[in-house]
Amino acid sequence: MKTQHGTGQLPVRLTMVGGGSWATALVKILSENNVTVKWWMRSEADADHIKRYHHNKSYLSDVQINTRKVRVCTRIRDAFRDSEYVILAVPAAFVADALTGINASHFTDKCVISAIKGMIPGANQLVTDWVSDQYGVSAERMSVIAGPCHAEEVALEKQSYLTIASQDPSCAEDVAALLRCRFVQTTPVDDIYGIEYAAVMKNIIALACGITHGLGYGDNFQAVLVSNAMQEIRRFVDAIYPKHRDLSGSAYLGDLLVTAYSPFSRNRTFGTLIGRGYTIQSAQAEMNMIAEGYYAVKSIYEINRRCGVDMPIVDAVYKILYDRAAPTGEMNGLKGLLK
Ligand SMILES: NC(=O)C1=CN([C@@H]2O[C@H](COP(=O)(O)OP(=O)(O)OC[C@H]3O[C@@H](n4cnc5c(N)ncnc54)[C@H](O)[C@@H]3O)[C@@H](O)[C@H]2O)C=CC1
Ligand SMILES: O=C(CO)COP(=O)(O)O
Repeated sequence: MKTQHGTGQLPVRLTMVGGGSWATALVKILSENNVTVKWWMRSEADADHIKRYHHNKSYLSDVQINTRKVRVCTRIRDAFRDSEYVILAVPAAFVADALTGINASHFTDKCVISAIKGMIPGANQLVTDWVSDQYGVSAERMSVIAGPCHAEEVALEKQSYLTIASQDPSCAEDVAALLRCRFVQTTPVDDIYGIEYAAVMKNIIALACGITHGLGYGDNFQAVLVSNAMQEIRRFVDAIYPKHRDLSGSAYLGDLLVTAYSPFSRNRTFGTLIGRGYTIQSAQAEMNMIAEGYYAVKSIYEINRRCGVDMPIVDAVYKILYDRAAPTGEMNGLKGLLK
């Protein structure tokens, strides 16, 4: 892959797709480096506000946006024009909607970076597989951003770590260089599919942690739940994409831990509301943010009908969210299966 990054010449030109928390945090990180960003968001009101007041009023509103380097727009084709990189940072359920009007030709010669930790609903595909099918982007131009990193902590410039995965080592290194800054360390790796699936799975586990928390289970139970979840993730990822990998790395275990224990976690918060007795609609209405695990659990459950991996935690979350099973009963059932 050939890019201008790191040559010390022109700034890298990048398109950011998404106006939520993670997109805002990534724009902040990129602004630390020699990158110009065309930032697409669907909300005209949010875009106008950023142009006038230099911050995103709906997400991470304390983050100052450097509008000399960052141009906000609401027309996706404008955002795609002339850029070398595209970062996808909307929840997976909205990617197709966000890319309305974009076709394969708009992706020509661009590197695509998925910052999404979710599955495309219905297609039940990883985002990189879906982008490759829909727009013909080849594997060596595709990467993912992973690792335990909450947007809220990026906003506060708390020391964070990202893992950049691509099948092409030079692509992973280029993207890692784009995102490395004062408060973010980045590591390039090659296990793109294992990392993508693990990131999807950890959101489902965070839902389970939240549900048990909402039901009144304590830290002792949660520690056992998370340890068993790690084994469940290992079984699934090894079945679907066998490869030698160390799941104790921060892109796997680290991401599971941050989402299972952090008060910033969207998925844990959503699960907690469900455990406390909220309906799905009322839990969604309570949060201004999207819990990817809600969509992902359906995809993973359906994929696993083919794979047949033993995944009692995924099954329990699926039954609670999609079969209207009572959280108390499902977690009681799970209690006997954990070790
Ligand atoms: N927030 C975080 O700390 C991190 C998030 N991620 C991932 O980044 C992705 C984006 O998540 P967040 O920025 O947290 O989302 P968010 O919940 O902060 O923002 C929601 C985003 O979805 C868009 N949206 C909502 N409803 C929509 C609709 N009906 N149609 C089209 N767009 C709609 C909003 O405009 C906004 O861009 C997810 O896959 C998440 O897993 C990954 C790492 C960290
Ligand atoms: O993936 C994330 C942080 O690494 C964000 O997801 P949660 O907000 O659900 O934890």
